Amino acid sequence: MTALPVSEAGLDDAPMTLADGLFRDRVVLVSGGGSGIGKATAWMMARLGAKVAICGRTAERLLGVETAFRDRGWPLLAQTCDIRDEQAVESLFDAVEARFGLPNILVNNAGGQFALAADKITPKGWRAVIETNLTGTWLMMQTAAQRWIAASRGGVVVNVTAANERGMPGIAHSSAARAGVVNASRTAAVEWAPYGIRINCLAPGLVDSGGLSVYPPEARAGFHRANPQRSVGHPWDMAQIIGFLASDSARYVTGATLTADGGGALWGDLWTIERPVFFSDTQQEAADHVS
Ligand SMILES: CCCCCCCCCCC/C=C/C(=O)SCCNC(=O)CCNC(=O)[C@H](O)C(C)(C)COP(=O)(O)OP(=O)(O)OC[C@H]1O[C@@H](n2cnc3c(N)ncnc32)[C@H](O)[C@@H]1OP(=O)(O)O
Ligand SMILES: NC(=O)C1=CN([C@@H]2O[C@H](COP(=O)(O)OP(=O)(O)OC[C@H]3O[C@@H](n4cnc5c(N)ncnc54)[C@H](OP(=O)(O)O)[C@@H]3O)[C@@H](O)[C@H]2O)C=CC1
Repeated sequence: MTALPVSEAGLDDAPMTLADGLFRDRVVLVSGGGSGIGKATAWMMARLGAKVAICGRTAERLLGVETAFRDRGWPLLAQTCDIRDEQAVESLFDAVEARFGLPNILVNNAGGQFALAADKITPKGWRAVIETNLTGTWLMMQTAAQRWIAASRGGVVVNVTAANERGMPGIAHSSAARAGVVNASRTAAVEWAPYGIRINCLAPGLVDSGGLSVYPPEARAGFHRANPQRSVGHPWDMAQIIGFLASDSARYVTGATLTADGGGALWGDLWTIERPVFFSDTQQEAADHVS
């Protein structure tokens, strides 16, 4: 596959299949917009004319995007917010409304986890990951929907989950949380359809964002081989799919999950922690282990 750029200058020039001005004057809130997939999405939305708001826990990350947007003359609101904190989520939406008006599109991208064997995850660690990826994502989408319903306005949510239909060794907590998001999205897509609200999920496979640096080197070494395309995706690939799902081209799509994983759901073997000898690639090694 063709390499895509990772630098900010690269995001300015990255090839775009979506139409010029597609999101002109739309208000788009991107959680986790200070890095990786969220940052690429914020960039793409701004290139297509949107007024963008981003949030995350780390001020420095947000500041980096703020500076770049200011240099380009693009409107941006950046506010620190832990999506697990309902008060912080309310103030974030208040701030976006005060600056740009009610968002038209919510890209619920913030999330993450730590990789650890399932038998080693502590109750506190389990809760931290569930609260981030399930509760935090829920608080954001429910807050958006409540405001859209109160204003008699429709809106669009794109939830970023993970391609984990077969489960995902090393991240049982996150895998459970993402399955919860997919099902909550299907449920809410029905309940909120009468209000003109669409909700879909993007389930990425491995994407070459800075986020992958938290995985052990022995696991990272196998990432690019874990799907039939034998490669990892780029944040820009994810941004463009998010753009499609958020656009009117997808107006008949709701409650769906679009998997973008280089075919990893069909073929491939991925470990986010060190692969146990039992699952060794070498048949003899594995057989020796079983006997
Ligand atoms: C076959 C092919 C199919 C392809 C399918 C592909 C599917 C891909 C899925 C895998 C790739 C995923 C990639 C990404 O998601 S990239 C994004 C990565 N970025 C992040 O993960 C960053 C965000 N993560 C976090 O912020 C944290 O992990 C956390 C979610 C836990 C939230 O942090 P918080 O600040 O609330 O939590 P603490 O740091 O205070 O920790 C709380 C307790 O959690 C436990 N913990 C935390 N870190 C670890 C660790 N590294 N190891 C073990 N335990 C950990 C611990 O109990 C903490 O409490 P204590 O500090 O008191 O011990
Ligand atoms: N890269 C990959 O291979 C895959 C990624 N994903 C998912 O895609 C999404 C984007 O990840 P990616 O760009 O790769 O990695 P990043 O680590 O770069 O992005 C995660 C973003 O979420 C923010 N975030 C995390 N926790 C919180 C929180 N509690 N409140 C607010 N913001 C938070 C982080 O900012 P901060 O730390 O400053 O809060 C960061 O900007 C995540 O949900 C990730 O799990 C799914 C499958 C594969």
